[in-house]
Amino acid sequence: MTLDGAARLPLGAVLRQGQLRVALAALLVVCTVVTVGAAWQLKASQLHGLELIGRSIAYSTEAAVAFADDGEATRLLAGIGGAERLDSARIVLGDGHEFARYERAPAGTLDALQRRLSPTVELPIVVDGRSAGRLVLAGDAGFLQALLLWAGLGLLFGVAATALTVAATARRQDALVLQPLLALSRTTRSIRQARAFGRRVEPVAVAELDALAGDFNALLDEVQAYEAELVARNEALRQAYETVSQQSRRDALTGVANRHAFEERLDEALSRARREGERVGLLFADADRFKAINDEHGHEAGDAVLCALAARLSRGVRQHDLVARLGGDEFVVLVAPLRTREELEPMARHLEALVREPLPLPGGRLLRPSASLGAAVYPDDGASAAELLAAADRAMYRCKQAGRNRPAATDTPP
Ligand SMILES: Nc1nc2c(ncn2[C@@H]2O[C@H](COP(=O)(O)OP(=O)(O)OP(=O)(O)O)[C@@H](O)[C@H]2O)c(=O)[nH]1
Repeated sequence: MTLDGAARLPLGAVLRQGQLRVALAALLVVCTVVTVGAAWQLKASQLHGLELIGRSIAYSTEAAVAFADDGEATRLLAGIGGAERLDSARIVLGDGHEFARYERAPAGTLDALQRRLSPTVELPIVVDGRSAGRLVLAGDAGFLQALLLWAGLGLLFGVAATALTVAATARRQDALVLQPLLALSRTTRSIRQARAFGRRVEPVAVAELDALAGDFNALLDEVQAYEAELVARNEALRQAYETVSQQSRRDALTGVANRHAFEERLDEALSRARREGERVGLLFADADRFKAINDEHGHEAGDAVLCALAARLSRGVRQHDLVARLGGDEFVVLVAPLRTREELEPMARHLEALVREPLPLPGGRLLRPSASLGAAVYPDDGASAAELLAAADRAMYRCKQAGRNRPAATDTPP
């Protein structure tokens, strides 16, 4: 059976129709059996009564037959037939001649029809010990009319009682079966739409439906637990991603931004500067004679100097500027936005001064680190990130050549 596209039947209607059919079929069977049985029983007792009446008539008309007095015979038939409400009574002689007859006039079409069903008996009329003819009686079938009337009334009352019973049963089924099923359906739909896996179905009175509700709630428990686990896993993954993402943008030794993060921010700053007509400043700082620090004080001391440089540079810039380590002892400071290129020089001097502050080394010795700084400004010294970086690098290199630890220089004089 395929149900694709077919209209779905409401459960309440299906149950009610089923009950109505069963109840009406049972009612029809009961009515038919009772009516047929009663008719058969009534007919049997009427036949018995007819026989008794027949004997009485045969006895009463024996003399009239013996004396061939058909008038007296007819009078007797009419008297007894009328009193006993017979349909007809006839005396037929041995040669087939109808000797006397009584017939009740039919009281309408129904009565005429009923006569076809009237029970009949035949009794011999004996005169002087010899059969002189036969008495044929037809009883009144009016009982059938009464019987059918009662059967009809019984059927009518039966149908009314069935309808009331079915309605009452339907109400009970509605409360016990249909409403819990509808509630289950409503809850399922609302859970699906709102993804509210915390909702639960109420317990119900019918055992099987209650078991279904229990299983459904248990399933929701599992879905809820699974969802919570997924949320927790997602959060852990998000945090891990966040950490990895942060780490991938940080320099592992000094904690400032790495080259990758710096290049991203520089591109963003240049795009914005192109759009808004702003300037971007870049300071390139390279530690002076750092190799000697490593050689004299060890690699660990060199690392400490690099960390101190990163921290001092970070301390010396504005909140929205960016300090990054490009690698080795090379650092850059992205100054964006920059209102005038003149702003760069005091910033560079301030940074140089910070860098030169004495730095205690492990072992108690004091170091005075220094760095050579070169500055470049967009758009004056370069139109792209690479050009700007190269210009700042060149400026830093000139500073180194000028004897290191000298004031910052730019490609183009301010
Ligand atoms: N301790 C330490 N040293 C590093 C690290 N990365 C690079 N270096 C060293 O830093 C030194 C960089 O030296 P250079 O910049 O070439 O030269 P310099 O001695 O600073 O001389 P100038 O720059 O000309 O003043 C090299 O000896 C590298 O081995 C690091 O992460 N830690």
